Amino acid sequence: MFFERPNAGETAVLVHVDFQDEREREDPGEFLELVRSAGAEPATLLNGSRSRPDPRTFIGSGKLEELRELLAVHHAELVIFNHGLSPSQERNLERSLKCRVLDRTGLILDIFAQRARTHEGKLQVELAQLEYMSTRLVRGWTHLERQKGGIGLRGPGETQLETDRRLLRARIKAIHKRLDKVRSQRDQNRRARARAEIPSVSLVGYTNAGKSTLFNALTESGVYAADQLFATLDPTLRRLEIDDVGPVVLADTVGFIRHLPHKLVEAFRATLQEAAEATLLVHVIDAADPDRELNVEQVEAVLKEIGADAIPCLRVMNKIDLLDSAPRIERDGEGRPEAVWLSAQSGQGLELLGEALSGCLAGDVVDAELTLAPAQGRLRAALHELGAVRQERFDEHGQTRLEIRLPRRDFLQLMARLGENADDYLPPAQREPRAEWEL
Ligand SMILES: Nc1nc2c(ncn2[C@@H]2O[C@H](COP(=O)(O)OP(=O)(O)OP(=O)(O)O)[C@@H](O)[C@H]2O)c(=O)[nH]1
Ligand SMILES: [Mg+2]
Repeated sequence: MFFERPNAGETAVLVHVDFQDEREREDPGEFLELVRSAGAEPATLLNGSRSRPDPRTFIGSGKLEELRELLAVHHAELVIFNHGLSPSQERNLERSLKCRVLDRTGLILDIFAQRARTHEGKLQVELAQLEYMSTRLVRGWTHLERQKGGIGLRGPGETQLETDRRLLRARIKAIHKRLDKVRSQRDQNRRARARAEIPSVSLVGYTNAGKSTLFNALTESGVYAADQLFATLDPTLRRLEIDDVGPVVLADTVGFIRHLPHKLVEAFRATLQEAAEATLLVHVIDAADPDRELNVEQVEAVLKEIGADAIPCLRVMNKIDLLDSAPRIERDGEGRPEAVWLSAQSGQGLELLGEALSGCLAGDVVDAELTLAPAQGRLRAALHELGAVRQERFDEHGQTRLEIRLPRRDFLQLMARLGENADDYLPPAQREPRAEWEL
């Protein structure tokens, strides 16, 4: 609503400063991608280099003059910085240049706003935008004042600034309330899925790695039957059937990016909650990106931040069509799939991913036929109680044959409780030593 976006095709002059400090450094190539994603038309890039930002205008006075000239030459009305600006730097720049100035946070917020598809995502972005704006809402030429409707907005005896502040606070409060409602609904859905013991798989990864392409390929390909069950819940959640595993819920998530402003990480924590509570993470990596290792580190840092670093993770090395490498699965010493090389776009290796997923998930679930003697009524009853029995037959020797499926952890707990040895009941394939996280 209040927030100003670059209009589609709006001509912008870009400013990028190289800092000596490694931690401050941003990538100009990625900056261009971000600007294009926002829909602005980059006219030219002004490069600078400083040891630290100028406290008043971020860049020095010489660069500021250069910037002024570039704006005139290119008839641009927008300046975008590849860095975070303080509200006062942004204001000083706007006053001095007489044009709009957007910083890196504002730019990323804008892209998020364009991308948000779900009701919750949209609310989150709007909240982050409003909070970002409220730090910039000071007397002077603010974004909000330039957009004010005027008539009808001004209360008696209030300055425009007070009116703006009041509107902003009311809006923020309203969004919080709506978000609480959406979230409790989603928590309920997640709990229902957990009760139904449906494993959940979250696609995570650096922005542009190909998560959504993979998501679509998986949910549309003939191998996996997309189900509409959760379609109303959130368009980025789908049910898939995976061989030997059964139904799983697949989630697409928001892409990660370097120097994601902390406020934004905060805003998206709830969306990423889906990833934080997944049974398995699929980390999608653009294998053809020269910065691939850096991006992987970034994603792992965010996963740690949201408390998802202990969840088992399968890597997808995507875009092998650009590398001319063959699809394959990489496994660890115990034969557990670690990485799958594929192309989400061409479909090469997609079936290997299906295999790897069932390798990762099937281990999590005990899927077996047990043969029980009549004396083992307690075990039989307990399995029924857990809802683990899929089929039951009696053979001619008076034995019961039970087809069961349940999480391995539950099975092991049950067997321990009854003083039974789980391996006595399981087929050899399901007996192999389990990784620590499963026990
Ligand atoms: N060559 C090639 N391009 C791919 C492949 N997979 C995805 N892409 C392209 O990579 C770009 C990004 O793909 P997306 O699926 O939108 O990536 P994403 O990870 O969902 O990105 P965000 O939602 O921004 O985080 C698109 O232009 C895709 O067409 C692939 O296997 N090969
Ligand atoms: Mg995506």
